[in-house]
Order: sequence, then structure tokens, then C-alpha cells
Amino acid sequence: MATMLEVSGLYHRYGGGENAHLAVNDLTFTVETGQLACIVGPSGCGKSTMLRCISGLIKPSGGEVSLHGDRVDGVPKDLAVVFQDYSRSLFPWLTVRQNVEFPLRWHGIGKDERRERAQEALEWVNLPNVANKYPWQLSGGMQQRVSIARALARRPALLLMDEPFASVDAQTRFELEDLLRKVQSAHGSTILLVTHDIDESVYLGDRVLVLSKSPATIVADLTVDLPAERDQITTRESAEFVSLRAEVARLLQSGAKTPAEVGGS
Ligand SMILES: Nc1ncnc2c1ncn2[C@@H]1O[C@H](COP(=O)(O)OP(=O)(O)OP(=O)(O)O)[C@@H](O)[C@H]1O
Repeated sequence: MATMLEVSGLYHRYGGGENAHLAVNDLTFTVETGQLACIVGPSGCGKSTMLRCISGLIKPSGGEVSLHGDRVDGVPKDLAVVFQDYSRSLFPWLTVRQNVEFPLRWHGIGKDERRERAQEALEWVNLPNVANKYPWQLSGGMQQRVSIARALARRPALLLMDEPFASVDAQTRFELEDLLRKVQSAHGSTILLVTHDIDESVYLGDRVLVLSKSPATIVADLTVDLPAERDQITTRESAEFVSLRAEVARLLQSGAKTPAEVGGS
């Protein structure tokens, strides 16, 4: 498998002098093409900072990020991001179709192709009949599916997802998780998804990277050896799932301590 994303020695410090705050520290990992990698870490550990550095939204204080071998320096054209808060990421005055087409227009894609790609992406997320509605006419789960369609319509080399299902109810969350795995396997998408939910990281991921508390550093990189076809009831009941979930929980608990705390305990 070819490497899609390479993160090497990444660190980022906000501010300077006495007010400096080290948010991520020496992150090194890769994501292979076609992989769905989950990153799980405690609240405030630096997950969003890491994603901002990977997406080129902020310049890291040090280290390197490469996408298919090209060093990231600014937001790459073939990278898309889905955020947690769908209500703030969709434009309420544009229809669903116009929202999905918006970034394509910005990237100079012609009208016919924009229309075709938007319709196709809406079909991928099981929303073929809402193109002319406005986001506020849809449920929260449907709005998040529109955000996912908008990202997929770009046909990104890498899709970054920042806690994408944290703002929907439990049942919708399960539906969206299954939809994401289905779309990812049908289209071979490469996805890096950040979550603070241990169960979600194991259920969704081909791999789970576990972060320490702030400043974030990687404490483990686990392969999820579950069948590709997953089911919200039987997979979550399986011995493999239960054992992996416990391992991630243990790692988060021990890795969530700073070296000073470990030494002092
Ligand atoms: N622009 C900023 N300036 C200064 N400090 C910041 C800035 N953004 C984040 N931080 C600090 O960096 C640390 C990591 O924040 P970040 O938002 O990356 O963590 P997170 O793991 O995504 O948090 P959460 O789980 O709550 O979403 C926090 O202590 C935060 O206060």
C-alpha cells in the first residue's frame, strides 16, 4: 500500500515566552492509501491542533507533513475536512446542491461537472432527493451527511474528519458510522478521523492511534483486526471488539499521564 499521509516530528506551540503553550509534541505516523485511521485522545490533548497542522490551516512550529509525497505548505487542493458542527459549516442561504457544489466552483470545475458530482455524492450518502432543499429543512444527521457529500464531491486524496458525529444523537451516530464505512470501502477513500470516543474509534477504524494528554504525542498504534463488514450489535458484542476497546481505554488511562506524573506515582 502506498503512503498517502506522512507526519514526521510534528510539534506546535501557541504563543511565545512565558505564555507559550506546547499543544502537540513530536507526532510521527503515516496513513496508507485506502485506510480509515482513527485518532483517539483525551479532551484538550491537541487533536484539533494536529488536524489544523495536517490540513495546512496553521504552519506547525516544527516537523513536516506530506500528502502523497508533496510537502504540505498551505491548504492542499486535494484535501477535504468535515467538522463536528454541521450547522456552522453549511451555508443556510444556499440549497443542498449549491452547498455541495460550492467548493467545486471555487476549484474552477465547470457547471455540468459540478452538477454531476454533487448529485453523485448525494447519492453516496443516501440523500438523492434533497438537492433543492435548504440545510435548515433537514435533520441534524441529514445535514452532516450533506457535509460529508460536499467533502466527497471534491474527490479528495485525503478526508480529515474532526469529531464528525459528536453533535448527533446516538441512533443517528450509529447510522452515520455505518454509512461512512460503506462509502469508504466502496470508493477506497483515505480517511483520518479524530474522536474522543473509544468505541467509535475501534468500530470505525482499520487502525487506532492513541494520543496522550496535552501536549499530544502518540502512545500506541493498533491494528483493528475486525471483519471489514461491521454491525452495530454483533461487532460491538464480539470478543475482539471488547478486548480492543479495553486495550485503548487502558492506554488512554496510562498514556494520559505526563512523564512527571508517572515518575511521581
Ligand atoms: N489558538 C490557540 N491559542 C492558544 N492556545 C490554543 C489555541 N488553540 C488551542 N489551544 C490550546 O492547545 C491545547 C490543545 O487544544 P486543541 O483544541 O487542539 O485540543 P483538542 O484535543 O482538539 O480539544 P477538544 O477535545 O476539547 O476538542 C489546549 O490547551 C488549548 O487551550
